[in-house]
Amino acid sequence: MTTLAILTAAGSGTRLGREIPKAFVPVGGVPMIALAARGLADSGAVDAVVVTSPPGRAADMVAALGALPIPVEVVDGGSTRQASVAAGLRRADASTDVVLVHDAARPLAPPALVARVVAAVRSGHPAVVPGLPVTDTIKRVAPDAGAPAPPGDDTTPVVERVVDTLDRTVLRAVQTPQGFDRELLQRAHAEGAARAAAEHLAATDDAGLVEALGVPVHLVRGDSAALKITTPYDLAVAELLLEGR
Ligand SMILES: Nc1ccn([C@@H]2O[C@H](COP(=O)(O)OP(=O)(O)OP(=O)(O)O)[C@@H](O)[C@H]2O)c(=O)n1
Ligand SMILES: C[C@](O)(CO)[C@H](O)COP(=O)(O)O
Repeated sequence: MTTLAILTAAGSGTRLGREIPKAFVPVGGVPMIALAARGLADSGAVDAVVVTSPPGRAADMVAALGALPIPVEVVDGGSTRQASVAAGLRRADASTDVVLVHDAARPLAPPALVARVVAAVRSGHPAVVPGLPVTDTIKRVAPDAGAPAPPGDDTTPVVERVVDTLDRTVLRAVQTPQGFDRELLQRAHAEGAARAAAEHLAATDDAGLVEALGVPVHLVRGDSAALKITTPYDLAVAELLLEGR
């Protein structure tokens, strides 16, 4: 039985603000997608990768990926991250028992983290996420608050009413790769797709779809190097991390 990794790379990277899709943006001179795929391959725990690409950009994605020691397939992604994962999941067959879902936006996720998640699934946990303790105080704002100003926009006078302070000792910042029993993830996506269509609300991570089934999700120690490159600041941090390797 094999481990298939779905590498989500079909996003546009709006918050990063580049002219090209985020997966093609270089970090330390290497396309983000290539770094992410290498981290999966170097773990020794992944047998094949399916990359979700911006529609129509498969050739560019193959070129950006470069040569890898494990089989890689590129498929068109969807309009949401959830839809993209579903597209990748359709490539998983009965020979796959474990599926990882990993963001190309987390290109520096260490191979040891990938192996840790796979090992936890193979030890009997059907759904596993990596997470880190929260170091900021987290507050909930009033639901009627407007969307926060975009990063770098200091002109919009955004004042949101705080409702309460969450106990951060029981909070975790969850990352990827997330690991799952294949059949469980397929069931979670099948049921989640109907809900997303009805509520126009896609899940922000795959573990959320599994939680909606009432199936326990387990957390393993994450890694700060698995930061998600969302904004230009994150990209600058990632460049520095890569220099320090
Ligand atoms: N329709 C989508 C949207 C996102 N992703 C992928 O999901 C990961 C996490 O999404 P995010 O960091 O939000 O990427 P973008 O959606 O590209 O960023 P933005 O929201 O700023 O546009 C990324 O690797 C992205 O390529 C995807 O495969 N398909
Ligand atoms: C899946 C994820 O990386 C877990 O933290 C995160 O939810 C992705 O969020 P994004 O807004 O799609 O980048």
